[in-house]
Amino acid sequence: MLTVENANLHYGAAQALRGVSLKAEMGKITCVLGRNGVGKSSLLRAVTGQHPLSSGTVTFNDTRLNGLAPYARAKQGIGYVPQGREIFPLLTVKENLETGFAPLKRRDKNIPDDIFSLFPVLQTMLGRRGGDLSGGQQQQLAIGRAMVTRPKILVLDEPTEGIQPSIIKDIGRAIRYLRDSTGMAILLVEQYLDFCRELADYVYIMDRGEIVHEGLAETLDTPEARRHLTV
Ligand SMILES: Nc1ncnc2c1ncn2[C@@H]1O[C@H](COP(=O)(O)OP(=O)(O)OP(=O)(O)O)[C@@H](O)[C@H]1O
Repeated sequence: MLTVENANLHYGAAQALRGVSLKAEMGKITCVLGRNGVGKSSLLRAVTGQHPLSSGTVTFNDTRLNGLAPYARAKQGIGYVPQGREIFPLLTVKENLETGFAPLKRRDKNIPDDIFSLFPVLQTMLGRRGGDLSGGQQQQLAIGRAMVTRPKILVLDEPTEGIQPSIIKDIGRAIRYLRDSTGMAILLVEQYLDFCRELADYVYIMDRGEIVHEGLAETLDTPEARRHLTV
């Protein structure tokens, strides 16, 4: 399980996270909802090691992650699908997937077949450049690339952003499959309430750097959730 405790994060004098605590359990989908600029990406940067915490802790299965570089966290089993996908535009789809080999032992350096069962379009486009794919295809590629690293927890930053509804469905199905088939933990941040409510087991709502509401997805109080998401 991933645990964030009392996390504070600053950009210079500006504070983006204020005493954030949350858990993402194995075999569960945990969703952090919030409007633009409330600190969702900052939270994921703190989890993946892209930005240090000013105070507080990030722990994964009893290993304290504070101070570990992003590649060391990838080796611990943290897979990251960043906002905007960050596909390498001049590398082919196959080469983009192979960048996920970096944290793996030699015997594990292969592309698992289930990536292509989940996202058949990636197989048909293996030789195409990443930059030639549509936004939705790039999102599938970014999830595939993270799956190559054999993560124990998959961390996704707004996977539905700028994606058409049919591909949002495919992505939701893939995330559910990963939870159910591997028992991995999934932590995703989103602005899209309905996607979270359908997909998540547990939901946190963030506002201005703080967790302001939390609960099981099925008991999410929709008017209150919407209030935090629209104010
Ligand atoms: N590199 C940075 N330098 C300074 N301020 C930053 C930086 N990155 C983010 N911020 C500020 O920190 C706050 C939280 O930003 P963050 O990106 O975590 O929010 P978010 O909820 O992920 O929003 P979005 O949906 O727009 O990505 C915002 O006020 C933002 O302007």
